[in-house]
Amino acid sequence: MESHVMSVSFSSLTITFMLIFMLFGTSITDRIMMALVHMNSMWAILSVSIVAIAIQYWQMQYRLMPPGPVRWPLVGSLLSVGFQYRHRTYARLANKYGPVMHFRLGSANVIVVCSPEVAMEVLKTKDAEWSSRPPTLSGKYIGVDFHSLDFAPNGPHWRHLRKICATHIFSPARLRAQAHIRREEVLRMVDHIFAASQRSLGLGLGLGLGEAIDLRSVSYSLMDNIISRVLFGNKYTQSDHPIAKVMHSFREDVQEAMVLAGAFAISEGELFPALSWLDLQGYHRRIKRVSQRLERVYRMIIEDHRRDLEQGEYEEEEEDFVHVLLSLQGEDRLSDKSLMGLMMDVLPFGKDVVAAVLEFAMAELIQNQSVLRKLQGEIDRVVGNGRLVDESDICKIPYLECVVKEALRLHPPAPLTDPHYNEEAVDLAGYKIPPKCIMFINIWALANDPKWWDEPSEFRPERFEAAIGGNNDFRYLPFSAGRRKCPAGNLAYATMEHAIAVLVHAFDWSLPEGELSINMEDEEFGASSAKKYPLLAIAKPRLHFVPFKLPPT
Ligand code: HEM
Repeated sequence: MESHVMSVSFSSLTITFMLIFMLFGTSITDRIMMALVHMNSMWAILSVSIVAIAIQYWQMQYRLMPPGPVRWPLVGSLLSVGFQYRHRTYARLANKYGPVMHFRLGSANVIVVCSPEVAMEVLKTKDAEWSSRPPTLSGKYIGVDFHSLDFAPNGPHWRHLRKICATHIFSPARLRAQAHIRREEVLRMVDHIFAASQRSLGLGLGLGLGEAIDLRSVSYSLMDNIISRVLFGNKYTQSDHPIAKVMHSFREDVQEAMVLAGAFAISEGELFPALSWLDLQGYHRRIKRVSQRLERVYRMIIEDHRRDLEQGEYEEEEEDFVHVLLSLQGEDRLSDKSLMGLMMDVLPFGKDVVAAVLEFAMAELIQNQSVLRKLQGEIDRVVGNGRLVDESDICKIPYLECVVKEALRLHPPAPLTDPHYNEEAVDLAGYKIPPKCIMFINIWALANDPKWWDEPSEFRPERFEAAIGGNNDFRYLPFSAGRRKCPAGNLAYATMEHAIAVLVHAFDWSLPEGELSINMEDEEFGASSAKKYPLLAIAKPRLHFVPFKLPPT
């Protein structure tokens, strides 16, 4: 114990000198050294000791917390973590500090978990203690004053929204009722790719290659169309509708909101509350302005749907989420703020997250042609080549599920869970965690650790032919687990599986001439972690299908 205290004092003294050196440069350090050497400045010794004791005290308050990199006064562990690729940085630091780590990010205590056992403790055994959300600026502005499901703290409001989502929004019956929307939009996507490939082949450049298809824009428009139709129907695509006129800028605002919410899961104002009034990066100002613009359009959509309901102006099969939510009665009834919050949950998060996985999955299939061929063979066996694969065929193609699961393992669009939060003190893995800590489970690290996965960096869907990811398997959590688990897993799987099946059934895919490989490592962050560079690929039709005749949107 004594030697521990001595070593803490020694390291505090060293840290103090380093701090003084960093803050004031060599001249003051020299002067202090001179003063110490000549023993004629007791003040220097006294002040250095006071700072050393203060730092020692600062470090001692964390003695029962999990280990982590040095927490410097003011900046805490920020220098070791940074803002980019945090899931990878945390995974690397776990090799040094262990699977449960504590970081001081400004004034916030952040705990990061990289072990399946402790993830289970957080998301299962102590799920109730950890199922709140921190009071962040994104929750206030993007989360419509904490009314959205994603940002709502644990409590009656959040429980109410979860129930509404389970019974009315993401229920199996609702999923079936919207199958025609997904089918039509997937066909529209194939139609678009088919036309593009014919057009470029028709140009007769003599290369036998079609023009490169931008699979990023294909995936994002597919998801944009599906999620918009599911959420508020398709009448806002008609250019004479007043809401159609603001849709373009609305989409840009949604995108900006996601960047603001995602880029700093905890913004600088939250890291250093004392400095928040300065708003050095303009974050507060931007997030406030964008949320006001979004709210204005959400209100227009709600009013328009209210009019539809009053005038009975929609067909039952065109009933969208906003109609459903506005029709709720009795204790299920929602305020306009909650409705706006739910729109915010579904629109940007829903479309970006699924589109990001689609793009990564196609990139892996193009890079791993043997897997692509195997999947095409499985689909041909069930469907043949006279028609396109349909959502109802998917349960007969188990290898497709393995492909999607493997893409989610290598490229989880949410590599860290959303921030969990404990209102009360809680014990975790033998450590004492004080109240109001932010908790992230490192989903990416759990799914990519060689301790639990054979050659984790390989894209090998066959590993999912064995049972992985059951209720007690906390190595694989792309949708997280427990009370805060993603409520839209069924919708996400149905959409991803159908889209991938159709893309590989209808086309052969290869890289554009001269490109040898795809950069999978570089990612960018918004609502989700996505491929940094858009995926360009050549599509060659492989079926004898009749081009589709779809109604114009
Ligand atoms: C591949 C697709 C998706 C993946 C991998 C995914 C993953 C996740 C993850 C990891 C969380 C955080 C859970 C936690 O904090 O512990 C989450 C939460 C959430 N997701 Fe998803 N998600 C996907 C698609 C969707 C879609 C399509 C929607 C909506 C249409 C959606 C809506 C939500 C909502 C509302 C929450 C917050 C739940 C709550 O706080 O109670 N997600 N998702």
